[in-house]
Amino acid sequence: MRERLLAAEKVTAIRWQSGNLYLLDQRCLPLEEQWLVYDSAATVAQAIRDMVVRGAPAIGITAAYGVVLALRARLAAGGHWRLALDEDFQILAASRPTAVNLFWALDRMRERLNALSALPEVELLAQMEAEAIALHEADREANLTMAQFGVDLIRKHKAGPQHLLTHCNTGALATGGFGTALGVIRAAYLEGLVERVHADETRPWLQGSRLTAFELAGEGIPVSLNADSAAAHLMKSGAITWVIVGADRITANGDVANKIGTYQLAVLAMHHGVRFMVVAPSSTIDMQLASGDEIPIEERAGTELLEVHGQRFAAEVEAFNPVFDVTPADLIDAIITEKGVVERPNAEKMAALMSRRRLH
Ligand SMILES: CSC[C@H]1O[C@H](OP(=O)(O)O)[C@H](O)[C@@H]1O
Repeated sequence: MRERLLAAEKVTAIRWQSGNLYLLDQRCLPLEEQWLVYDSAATVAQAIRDMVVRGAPAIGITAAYGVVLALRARLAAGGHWRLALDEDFQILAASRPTAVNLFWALDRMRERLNALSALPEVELLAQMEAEAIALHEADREANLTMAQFGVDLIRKHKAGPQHLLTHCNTGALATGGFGTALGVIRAAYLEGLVERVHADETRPWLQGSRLTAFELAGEGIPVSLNADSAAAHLMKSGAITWVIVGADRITANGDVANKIGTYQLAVLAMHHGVRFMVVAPSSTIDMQLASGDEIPIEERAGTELLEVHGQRFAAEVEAFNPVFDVTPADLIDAIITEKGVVERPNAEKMAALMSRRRLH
């Protein structure tokens, strides 16, 4: 499985080359593939806020590289660089509020910085660059591990080709490579378990129609795009065996914050006897929050609803644009992480999962 996934890899969102950070501008996909280069925490934070790069794990990885860029600039400027670097951490942390991977990555980089603080500056910078690269690689490895767990779970319930539904984009464009939910779907296809993938367009930002369809079509995986509002009709038909989604933050009781529209998919899946799988690395699990009620939900500009490519098409009205919602644990059949699978998640099972050492 691992080798076949590696061989199938075609898309990446983040490149660190010769000390420079390159991001594929996902605002332009699928019509244009444009790479942008970044050299500071402020521009990296703006790229996250503007969704040049998006997707919980990808945001964390990008922020980690943003810390390296900031450290290099602060060391070059000399003086009390640690105080100035604290400002850079804050700028990166303020870029988007919901995906806990951002804060997990910044905490990991800060812990590493503190542990290495006695090193000469050149060595310190080299070690911090290595840490960001290791974080990136660990995310790819986690996705390869989760892909196997997901395939095993799908096959446990039904062998043979089947119809899967997914929401938003959880692929290589949202992670360090291969994807979380889309990584499971890619692997399921390679294992002959996919008749067709049904991708919600995922309004208003259209991660499904612009990114998921782009990734899957690019690999010859059968995919149909559907309006978000067609998901109920699809599940009612009895065709769908699994809804498979990613996550931006999972709390200690197993509640899941994910792209807006995920909660209604979970309710529909429960009603129609469709299984519901969440796939996310353990860097998405926030054990500091007892339940999903505490997760900060990002609201973005109303223009994302009222305009297309800057062209207004709606009437002059207010817009309500929360871009995440929370699915309660009791609507979830399984949460898949690189540490293992939690079926019918609850607080006790999540605590047991998080007590296991990380596989990578
Ligand atoms: C692999 S998790 C991706 C996760 O992030 C997406 O949100 P956004 O595109 O706004 O960053 C969505 O919630 C996905 O499930």
